[in-house]
Amino acid sequence: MTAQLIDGNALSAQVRAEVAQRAAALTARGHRPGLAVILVGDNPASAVYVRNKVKACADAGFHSVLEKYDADLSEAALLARIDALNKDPAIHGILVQLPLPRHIDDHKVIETISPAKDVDGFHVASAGALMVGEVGFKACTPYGCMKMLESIGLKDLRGKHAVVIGRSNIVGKPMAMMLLQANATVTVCHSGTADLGAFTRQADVVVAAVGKRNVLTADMVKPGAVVIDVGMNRNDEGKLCGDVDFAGVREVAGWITPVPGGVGPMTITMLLVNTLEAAERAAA
Ligand SMILES: NC(=O)C1=CN([C@@H]2O[C@H](COP(=O)(O)OP(=O)(O)OC[C@H]3O[C@@H](n4cnc5c(N)ncnc54)[C@H](OP(=O)(O)O)[C@@H]3O)[C@@H](O)[C@H]2O)C=CC1
Ligand SMILES: Nc1nc(=O)c2c([nH]1)NC[C@@H]1CN(c3ccc(C(=O)N[C@@H](CCC(=O)O)C(=O)O)cc3)C=[N+]21
Repeated sequence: MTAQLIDGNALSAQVRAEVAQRAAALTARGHRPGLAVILVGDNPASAVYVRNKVKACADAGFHSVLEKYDADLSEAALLARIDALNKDPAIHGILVQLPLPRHIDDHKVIETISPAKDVDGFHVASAGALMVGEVGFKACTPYGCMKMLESIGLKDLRGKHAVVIGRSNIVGKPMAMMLLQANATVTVCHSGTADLGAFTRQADVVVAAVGKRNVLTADMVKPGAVVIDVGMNRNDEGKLCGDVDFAGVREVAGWITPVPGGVGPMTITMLLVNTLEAAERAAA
């Protein structure tokens, strides 16, 4: 059996077309959605992602501003910029690209963003809202993974066992909460898990969010399972690859997301969805 692909580019195109329509309607009423992206330093990967985000905004008809700063920008100066953007009525979403230079405390930066403009969903208020089932911005990467599951008919995961590999605040933990909210039985694995395969082999849905190649191999997957690959790594030839041994796992899984063309584009799509919602709320 060869797994079917969950195509993140195709699903993104569909969702982004709807976003563009809603954005046009808001713009016609004088409330064009606006996103501010802040990039500090010269991490080359960050520069690529940030450019993709700004381009996606333009394609959807959003207003967007990209603010680039040298790596030696002071924490105080960054917090002051965020404060100004919090008050700027043309800006509905604020994204500070991570990682930040070491002398800047990411926690402080994220908590300075107004929860109403926290389109990354990283603020403690957004994380708390997800935890207790209240309205708030959902972290874009796990939100995109949930959309991908929905696209193959798995909106409700009642009776399914989902295994998340990774427990970061920006991917693993919110992923587990969203799966739980969708009624899955959820197991979270991490670097302290003794026998990862023993868990993943029981999973109907596996989400790999580790940042290491070949964390999930064919022998660790139940036949027919859904495999979502969040990882972004480079192989020996410098090519982008995920955490999953794609060639092996696709022969066992029922569904699989590719890298590139899977979760990455969906992350940007959900950033647009969140920014549009922020603008719609501000206009209401
Ligand atoms: N496609 C996209 O849009 C995005 C992709 N990414 C990618 O996803 C990956 C994960 O990102 P992020 O969550 O930020 O990364 P972190 O490094 O913050 O977290 C990695 C997690 O993996 C766990 N881990 C490490 N080694 C193992 C192992 N051998 N077995 C099981 N678990 C392990 C860690 O455990 P512990 O907690 O014990 O240290 C940790 O919880 C990266 O490749 C990143 O580039 C991230 C964001 C968006
Ligand atoms: N504040 C903040 N918010 C983030 O959402 C955030 C962040 N910081 N820091 C880094 C991670 C990573 N991330 C990606 C987004 C899109 C792709 C993406 O579009 N990937 C394409 C390929 C891109 C390429 O060719 O390199 C794909 O998978 O097809 C990848 C990774 C968002 N992140």
